[in-house]
Amino acid sequence: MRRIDTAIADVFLLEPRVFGDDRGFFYESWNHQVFVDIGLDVEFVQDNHSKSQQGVLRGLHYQIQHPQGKLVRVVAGEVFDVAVDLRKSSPTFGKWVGFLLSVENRYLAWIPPGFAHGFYVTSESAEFLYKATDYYYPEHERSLLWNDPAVDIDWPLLSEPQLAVKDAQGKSLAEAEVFA
Ligand SMILES: Cc1cn([C@H]2C[C@H](O)[C@@H](COP(=O)(O)OP(=O)(O)O[C@H]3O[C@@H](C)C(=O)[C@@H](O)[C@H]3O)O2)c(=O)[nH]c1=O
Repeated sequence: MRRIDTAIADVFLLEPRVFGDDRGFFYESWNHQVFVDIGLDVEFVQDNHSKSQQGVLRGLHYQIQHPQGKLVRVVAGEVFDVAVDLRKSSPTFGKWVGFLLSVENRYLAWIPPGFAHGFYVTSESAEFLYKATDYYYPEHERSLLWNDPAVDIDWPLLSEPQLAVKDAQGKSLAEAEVFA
């Protein structure tokens, strides 16, 4: 695994070593020791899988209690994936990073607890897999508004995105509950 740092210190990409042969390919998509070696001793408790069509934007989600760290990847298609730092005490509070995750680059992205997370589907459809360090608590889930000018995410939009009602009604950074 090669670690690729981003503009936010705690968010990074991992490029796995993919072994191809005439049968197909193999790679390790999660290895606890590798994470320990790069300084993160995390325990995952839930795996999720979603499929979305082109133009869908999911997010930006976080849990205000039981914040989740997420290890995300794409196994079909391509998405523009975004993390927003919601830790008030962080020097990068309110800042975002975005990267393309695709079946071609096979990047994994680490989104730490304390971040809002979302993605926009740029391919015809995309399948998105992620591991989470805490369970889903819908009562603690919050949605940060995807197009809040105060955050100013440069989404690679093809047209008006397709959103869930809860995400269309997301809260701006100024109104949102954030972390200490
Ligand atoms: C997230 C989640 C949803 N669900 C259910 C609730 C709902 O009926 C249905 C769809 O849920 P949502 O609309 O919240 O799915 P979705 O918009 O895909 O939510 C996800 O978005 C991305 C960006 C994230 O970062 C994730 O943590 C998660 O919040 O699935 C679970 O049962 N367990 C879960 O962990």
